[in-house]
Amino acid sequence: MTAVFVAAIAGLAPLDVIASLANAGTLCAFVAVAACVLVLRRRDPAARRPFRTPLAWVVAPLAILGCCYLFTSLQVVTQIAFLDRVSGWHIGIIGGSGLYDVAGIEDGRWVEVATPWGPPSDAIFTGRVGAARVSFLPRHGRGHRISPDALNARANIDALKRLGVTDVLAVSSVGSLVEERPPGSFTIVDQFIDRTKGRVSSFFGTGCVAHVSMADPVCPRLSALVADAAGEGVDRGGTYLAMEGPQFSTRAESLLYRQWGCHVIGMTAMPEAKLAREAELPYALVGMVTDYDCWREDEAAVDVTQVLAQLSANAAKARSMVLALLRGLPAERAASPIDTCLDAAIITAKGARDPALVAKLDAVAGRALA
Ligand SMILES: CSC[C@H]1O[C@H](OP(=O)(O)O)[C@H](O)[C@@H]1O
Ligand SMILES: Nc1ncnc2[nH]cnc12
Repeated sequence: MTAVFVAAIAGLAPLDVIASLANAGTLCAFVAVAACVLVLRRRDPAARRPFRTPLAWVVAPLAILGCCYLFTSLQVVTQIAFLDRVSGWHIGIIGGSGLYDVAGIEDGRWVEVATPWGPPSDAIFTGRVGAARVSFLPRHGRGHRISPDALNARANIDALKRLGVTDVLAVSSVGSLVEERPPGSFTIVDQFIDRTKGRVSSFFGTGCVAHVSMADPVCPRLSALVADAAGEGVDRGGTYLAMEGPQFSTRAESLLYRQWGCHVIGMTAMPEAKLAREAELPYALVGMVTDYDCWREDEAAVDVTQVLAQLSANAAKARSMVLALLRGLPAERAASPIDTCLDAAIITAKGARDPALVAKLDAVAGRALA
């Protein structure tokens, strides 16, 4: 039984993951052995001892301390994977303008995660709510340091995946393009039109080409769960126009997006949603409406003061929504088709792949490239 279990892990998991988990396991085994030496000295002082252990009361505690120290020097990602009691859910939350922290996370701590794509926007606050693990990343960094056009979305998604996140809930401030979605309302986005320019929008490229489907760009399961958690004032479904920014739109653009049938507008969900799909992460987006952009005749156009005035009310509602979502998750996470979407997307033959790019893809596509 053990052999079958170990063979299955060895055959399916990436080598570096196995190596680091083996390190963690070995250190724990050493701690157990050292503790047992002391327990046996107490319980059975007369036992026959074919191996000599000089100065056991010094050596064993030192061994325990040394192994604990070595454990803390393993990558945080490894420690979390090893110690986790899992329900299967690990929700990554990307907090947009106004949402720089979330409430109610137990055993939380900020961890720095390095990625092959550069640094993410900030450290990630990781902890748990009940049986679910949760990791929170402020999209623009704490203090809102990073402009939407300069976000390193690849690093942000990679870092969440590297930490073991299974599903991503993104929260964004948006302008409304329709009368019926006033400031204060939330839209559970289900479609996008991408008008961003020149942003790096794929983990893949020459040396390892992949074409994931974006026909249905959000995860219906997570979107439904978050819509239920949000309560009143929620519109289920809506098209998000992703603009380049950082300037707001012209009136002509705003009117054009209305004609295109868009419901809300923002500057950050693309390429984030595309990258989440490439990393096989089910993604849902809640747009918190702060303003009516600039399409309404005889009304002042959106500005940051107006957005900020609405933000704190929206953020309080978003915090309750996130907590309700985490507390209401089904006990076990059933597999999603998005978990394995790269199986039908990678086109470059094994022998033709660029090893350097494949190495960079270890976290986001390690499963599919193994
Ligand atoms: C502060 S208004 C413009 C700013 O707010 C939105 O950010 P996020 O999507 O991260 O909430 C919008 O996309 C712009 O970046
Ligand atoms: N009107 C707007 N346009 C783009 N991004 C926004 N974020 C909040 N309001 C916005």
